[in-house]
Amino acid sequence: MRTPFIAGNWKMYKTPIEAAGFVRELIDSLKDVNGVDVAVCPPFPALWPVKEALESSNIALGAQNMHFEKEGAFTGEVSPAMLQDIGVKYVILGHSERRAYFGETDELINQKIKAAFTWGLNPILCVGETLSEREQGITKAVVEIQVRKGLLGVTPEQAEKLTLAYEPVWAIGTGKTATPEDAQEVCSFIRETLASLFGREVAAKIRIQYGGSVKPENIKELMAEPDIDGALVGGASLKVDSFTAIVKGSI
Ligand SMILES: O=C(CO)COP(=O)(O)O
Repeated sequence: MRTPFIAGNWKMYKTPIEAAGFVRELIDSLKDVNGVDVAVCPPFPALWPVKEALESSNIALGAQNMHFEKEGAFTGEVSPAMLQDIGVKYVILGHSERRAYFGETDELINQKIKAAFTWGLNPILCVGETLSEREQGITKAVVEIQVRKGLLGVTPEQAEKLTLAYEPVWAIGTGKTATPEDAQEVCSFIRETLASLFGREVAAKIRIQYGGSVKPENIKELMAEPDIDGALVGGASLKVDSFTAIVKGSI
């Protein structure tokens, strides 16, 4: 079956020096934990020192965004080739903060997804509805469009390397978690959508994370749901104790 997958999205927190010190503590705290894939996704300047600190640990390195071109005159951007060169394994794409604050569209996110596969990076595609979309009863329609447009042109072989993260926007950083039943309903719907795109066998292999105020107190009930395979953790991934408790609670 699917191995649980817990990823920490640090957002714009931790300097490179803080980040390296943090992961050294995290490695120690997680050293006896098996049966779960763990990744940390620091900001770009911290990727290299974190990669060095992670060496010979089983914690993987992820990035939070990237451009889709290999290189070029794109001031301020970071390319998939650069991430690959550092040894990044996962890249978060389409996070709701990128969509809301930086104008990322499904079309742009789709270009990034395809570039990630080209460069051997495993994308974590984030989808999720806003509060007003949930209140209008259009959650599934919104999420279906994000999944279908985000994955346009992706092959079933590539899709096996994909992770989906269902992150209801209203649950991010608010302390309000979706109920396990509500999260399961959308995650199961996402898997149906993936099955219609890539076939049932491939869809059954793709991990779907829940994200939005995940904490040590709610990880177990979320993981008990059949279509929730892990978590994309924001705030609670910034402290060794809470992130460790979430990782341990996921297995
Ligand atoms: O956006 C998130 C992870 O990508 C979730 O953030 P919080 O866990 O802080 O709600």
